[in-house]
Amino acid sequence: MTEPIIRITEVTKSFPRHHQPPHIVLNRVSFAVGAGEIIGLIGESGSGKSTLARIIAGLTAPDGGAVDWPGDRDDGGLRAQMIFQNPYASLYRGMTVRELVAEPLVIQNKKAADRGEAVRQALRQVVLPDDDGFLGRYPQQLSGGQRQRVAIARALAGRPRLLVADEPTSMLDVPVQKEITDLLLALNRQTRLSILFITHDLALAAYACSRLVVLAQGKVAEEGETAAVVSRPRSPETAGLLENARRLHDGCLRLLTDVTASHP
Ligand SMILES: Nc1ncnc2c1ncn2[C@@H]1O[C@H](COP(=O)(O)OP(=O)(O)OP(=O)(O)O)[C@@H](O)[C@H]1O
Repeated sequence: MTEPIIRITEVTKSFPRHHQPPHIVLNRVSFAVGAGEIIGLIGESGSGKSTLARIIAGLTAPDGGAVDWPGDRDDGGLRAQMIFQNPYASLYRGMTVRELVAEPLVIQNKKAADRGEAVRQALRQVVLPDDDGFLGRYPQQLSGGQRQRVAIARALAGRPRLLVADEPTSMLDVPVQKEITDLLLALNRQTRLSILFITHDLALAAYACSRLVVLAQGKVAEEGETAAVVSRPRSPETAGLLENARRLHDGCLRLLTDVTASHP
């Protein structure tokens, strides 16, 4: 791993329950993300992935442990920006593409004059048109893939150190899933954007990520290079995710074999 840009140490989170002890959703979770790395956070539904994503993005406070950003730089960029599973819900219908992508710039008090070019640049980065016609469109006038690209452009406009992508493709049609995953890969390769790629789909994570962290019942069950995790799972939860992935994707075995070969 390269120099870490974020270090998560012993993070714990519980939620209160009626007439029951609190539900421990994250139990002393630790791992780091290296600069320029695309790392997969995988786990079954309910394993705590989204809660951890929200803690990293500063949307939820942990009960214990620490989230550190070593080498924080004071360049006005944000630490983390998030994209969500559902681009239909995450983009407010009453705002145009221009307004949506400019949101982080408004939060950062960027002058209106500077926002225009930054918005256009972010749209070009996600391979969307940057003309006035497109900038004036509303989310409901876009396809699912275009909406997720707008959500990514909005995240990029905040110049984050880490992009937290929480199941970014699971609501999209299969060809669009690959398009969006490939876009994230291209951004990672071209700009060294660090990405935490969250999914329940081990095959997709293995396709995109060089390293994987497996979360099970709020704990790190396994962490390692993708090839090692995929070819020699060390936890029953990883073996279960592998089995699900094989069922989920026809020909997945081939994809996983390819992945093993491509991440020696
Ligand atoms: N605000 C909350 N209040 C109470 N319980 C919560 C809250 N947020 C999450 N939980 C519970 O925490 C557990 C983990 O949820 P979380 O969304 O983090 O898991 P996940 O791995 O992302 O699952 P999924 O893929 O289904 O979103 C679940 O049992 C969920 O019901």
